[in-house]
This record gives sequence, structure tokens and C-alpha cells, in this order.
Amino acid sequence: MNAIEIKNVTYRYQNNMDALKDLTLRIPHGAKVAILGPNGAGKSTLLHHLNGLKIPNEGSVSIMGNPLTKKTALSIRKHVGLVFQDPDDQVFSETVWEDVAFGPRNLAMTEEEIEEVCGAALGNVGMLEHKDRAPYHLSYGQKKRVAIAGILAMGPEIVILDEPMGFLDPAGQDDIAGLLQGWNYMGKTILLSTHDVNFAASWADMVVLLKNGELLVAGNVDLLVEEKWLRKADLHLPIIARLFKLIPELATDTLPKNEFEASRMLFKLLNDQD
Ligand SMILES: Nc1ncnc2c1ncn2[C@@H]1O[C@H](COP(=O)(O)OP(=O)(O)OP(=O)(O)O)[C@@H](O)[C@H]1O
Repeated sequence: MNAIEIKNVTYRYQNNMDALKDLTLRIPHGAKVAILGPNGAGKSTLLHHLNGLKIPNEGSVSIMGNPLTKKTALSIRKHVGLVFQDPDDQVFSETVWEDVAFGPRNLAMTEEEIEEVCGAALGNVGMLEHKDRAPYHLSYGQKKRVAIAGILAMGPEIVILDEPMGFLDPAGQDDIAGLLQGWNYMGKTILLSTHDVNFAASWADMVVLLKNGELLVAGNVDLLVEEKWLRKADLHLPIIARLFKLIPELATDTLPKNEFEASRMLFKLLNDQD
């Protein structure tokens, strides 16, 4: 059984525009999936289908073998956590702690359990010391961490994140990448949307390329070295693939041994090309 099965899904917004067109996709358990595509490709719309926030006009979505419908959405949300693109759409309580406790409370956890899962989730995202602050006063990156903690506290087996790295500083991105890796080691299936092919190449084991609401291709992360697909999805080659393409000798040990000299030579190669 797959973690997620999407069959022939079409989704139409009020303006009659098909944001997803006859999309079929299977996500195995424990996968790390990066969904890539240009602005307006349908990435967020697709992710919103995975916890029942949106229900397809045509086609179906199943989570761990259970059909996702308006009726089943609430119970399925225990298993699928969705972190929104903008934390301001998710974080709204008076304190950080109350915000993270909101989901567990809705799942009817006891106060003791809430104490435990909220403490662990806030510790996990490095926000425990801010637990009594008002989310309103936090920085964007801190709010994003609180939004992630709120989802984590509910203990979902599948975690969906809409552009989790957006607007985070490099240290914040590293922290989130580390968290994602840790959750995956714990057996969680993780799907995220991103515009960053370099991050996708270094993190994902499966990639899904979308454009104009259509699935271009889905498969192993190796797809990210195939320029044919990247061009169709308006994406760049990951930087490592670009370098190897520029100087095939790279593979044959002709670079300066000194790290600084080697990096300078590679920067120059990329600059000359741009
Ligand atoms: N509420 C809405 N009403 C009407 N059309 C919408 C709505 N939300 C999104 N769309 C349209 O649906 C299409 C897919 O949008 P979506 O936000 O899913 O794309 P995306 O790949 O996540 O884009 P981005 O990379 O910019 O976040 C776009 O053409 C968008 O204009």
C-alpha cells in the first residue's frame, strides 16, 4: 500500500480555471518527495488536496489506503499534517505554546500528553524558550518554526510542507533540512514544494515536476540531471550538474587540489557562462 494515491485528479477554482488536470501520482511510504514547477504550476493546490483542505472536482485521493472525502477529512488529518506556505495563515493563538497545543487539543489529547508533545515539538524546532511569547511579535522564520511545531505535535505519519525554506536564512534552512531528515529517519513520509533544485537534488529521493496543473514527470531524483525535463518545467540544472556539464574534466581530477583555488575556478566557469 502506498502512503498517498492520487488518481486522475482535476481541480477547478471558481473562475473555472483547471489548476490541476487529470493528475495521477503514487507516493510510497517513507519517501522524501520534492514537488517542483514554476509559479502557478499547481503545487500548493496539489498539497492542499492531501489533507482534505481541497476536494477534487474529478478523481480521488487516498491516504494509506483510505479514500479522502469531505466526510473522512477530519479523521485523516490525524495522519497528514500540512504546513502552509505562509505561517500567518497558520499561527494565530495568543502564545506560541497555545498555538502548538491547538492541534493536539483538537485531537482530544489529555493535558499530560499535550504538555509532552508540545514541549517535544517546540524543542525540536528550537523554539521552546519562546513558548510564552505572542506569535505576532516573532520573526517570519520563527513563526515558520512554530507552524511546523504545531503540525509535529500532532504526530502525523505524513508531513506536507508548502515551500518550507521560503524566506528562511541559511542557518534556518539548514535547521529545517535537518528536521526533515530526522523525521524521515523516524519513518515519516515527507512531501514538500520548492523552487530550489539544489536543495531538492540534495534532499529528495523522489521528484515530481508540474506545469500548468499537469504532471510532467515523477520519479527518482536522478530526473534532476535530465535537461529535457528541467527545461519543460522552467527549472535550472542543479549547480553540481551544471558544473559537470561545463567541464567534463572535473570528473577526471584536473581541478586544483587547493579548495579555495578550485572554488575560484568553478565560480569563474559559472560566471563566464552566465
Ligand atoms: N483562490 C484561487 N482562485 C482562483 N485561482 C487560483 C486560486 N488559487 C490559485 N489559483 C490559480 O491556480 C493555479 C495554481 O496555483 P498554485 O498556487 O497551486 O500554484 P503554485 O505552483 O503553488 O505556485 P507558486 O509557485 O507561485 O506558489 C494558478 O494559475 C493560480 O493563479
